[in-house]
Amino acid sequence: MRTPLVAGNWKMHGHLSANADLLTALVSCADLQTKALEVLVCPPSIYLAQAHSLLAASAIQLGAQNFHPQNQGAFTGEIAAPMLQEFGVSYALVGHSERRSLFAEDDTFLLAKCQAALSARITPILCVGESLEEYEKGQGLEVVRAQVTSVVRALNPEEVQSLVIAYEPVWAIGTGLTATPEYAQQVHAEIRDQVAHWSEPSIAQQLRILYGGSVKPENAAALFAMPDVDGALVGGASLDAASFIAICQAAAHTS
Ligand SMILES: O=C[C@H](O)COP(=O)(O)O
Repeated sequence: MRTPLVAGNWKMHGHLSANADLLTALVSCADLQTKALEVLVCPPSIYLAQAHSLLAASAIQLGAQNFHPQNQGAFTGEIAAPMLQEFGVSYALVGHSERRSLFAEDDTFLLAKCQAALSARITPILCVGESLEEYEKGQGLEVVRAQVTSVVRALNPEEVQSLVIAYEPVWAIGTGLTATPEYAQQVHAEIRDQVAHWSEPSIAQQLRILYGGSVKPENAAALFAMPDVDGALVGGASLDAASFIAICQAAAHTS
């Protein structure tokens, strides 16, 4: 019912020749050009034009890691959602824990980013997740619930329908630690309940909820087997073509 989505977040990695090698490998893999799966790469902004050109004949989609909520203005160094749209960007990350913690992006700012993306016909991937300290105190569900609520309750049903949510426990990002499939399922089910509560149950049923945090070929299939895990937001493993392809294949086979 929900088409799985696997998104590769390259973070601040890449250079022209390595990007070309990676994208060429992805484009030439037939398993990534299937209707059973959506595949997305999110390179650093300066490489979006390169990726747009290399992905032109492919079903692989292009995502942005960041943008500013205003459409234009005196915001030196920033990029606006309509600019991303001109380069074929169809998804954008919003609220990644690195943006929340390193760049102090709060819930109000993240809601404005979601609204700006939606206005530019770009699907926001709203990232939520608890810190290690919050996890250890048993506050994971409460934190995630609040992060989801702050955005979803302010959007109308059509907007929520165009949203993707990614659950990324901060303690699992880049650490090699992964949430167990059962814990991920518990949080994803809670996210879906929250969306149903603040929006509409039918919209919540259609919403794709991705898991992120040390997803690798070895753990992907078990995560994707969970009923509310609809794909992955992959960091480190998305920089290696063979690993990213294996994760995509696992998503296609377990959907
Ligand atoms: O956006 C991706 C996440 O931060 C996960 O990164 P990771 O797969 O390197 O843990």
